[in-house]
Amino acid sequence: MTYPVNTQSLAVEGLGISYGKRAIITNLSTAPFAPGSVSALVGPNAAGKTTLLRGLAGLLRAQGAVRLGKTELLSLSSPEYSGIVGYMPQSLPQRVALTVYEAMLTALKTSRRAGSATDIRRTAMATLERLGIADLAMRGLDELSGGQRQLASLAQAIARAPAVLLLDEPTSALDLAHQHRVMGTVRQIAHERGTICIVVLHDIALACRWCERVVVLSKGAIAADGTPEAAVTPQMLATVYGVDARVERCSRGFVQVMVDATL
Ligand SMILES: Nc1ncnc2c1ncn2[C@@H]1O[C@H](COP(=O)(O)OP(=O)(O)OP(=O)(O)O)[C@@H](O)[C@H]1O
Repeated sequence: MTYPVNTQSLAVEGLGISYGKRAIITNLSTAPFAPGSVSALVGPNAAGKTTLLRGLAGLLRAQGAVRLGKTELLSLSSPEYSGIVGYMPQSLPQRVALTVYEAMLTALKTSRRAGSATDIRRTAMATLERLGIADLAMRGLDELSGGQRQLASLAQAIARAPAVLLLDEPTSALDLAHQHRVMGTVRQIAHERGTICIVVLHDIALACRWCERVVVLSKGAIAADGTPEAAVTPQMLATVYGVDARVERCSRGFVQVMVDATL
């Protein structure tokens, strides 16, 4: 199965999201997210990361504009929206009576790029292989460990090949090797398909290792946004996270954070 390559940027302008009368995100605008890029969305607990991601995924009512190229996403119907924007939630359903392979077929059949039955089967297995979980194909989703379920859910999101892929803490249940394998795979997919990937992460070192852009959200507003070097600074870590930390580069040039104390 070949994938059309996305060449359009994602623009977010004047975004507002509330739960009832409680505004969580107010008038939020960002620099455009480029096709083929991986951006980390980081920030303290309750900063509004999941709310922002769900708003961008069309799952919460939002004011403002979210545009992919010239397409205004917020005015699309939900099947149209989910064909363009893929979303992997932070918490996954516990009781699903499907095997991993059946869940992959279901995800692919409802995707815009479904293709023939042979294509769907091939894509399902190729995606599971890519994430190193082909051996789980015939296992029930409700029999998997937390980390295995997270990988199976990620496989479904990736297989649908959306133009925009929004991942809410996709590595939170994974061991060290799987965290890096997943982030490496997300980056490869972004480069191959032109996918715009936005990934909520709590691990700032992981964000700086794999993402070209780090967007820091604090109290529903953007506190920093740029390359890892530009966004992750001792000053940002003090004001946003309340920690006294050093930011240094390792011998390979990646940003490392060492926390000396909480403030
Ligand atoms: N369904 C909801 N109804 C009302 N308030 C909500 C709802 N979901 C989240 N909130 C509130 O919105 C704020 C932002 O929550 P959100 O889940 O977006 O934060 P987050 O940055 O993803 O946090 P975490 O890192 O802890 O997952 C919090 O104050 C939370 O209590």
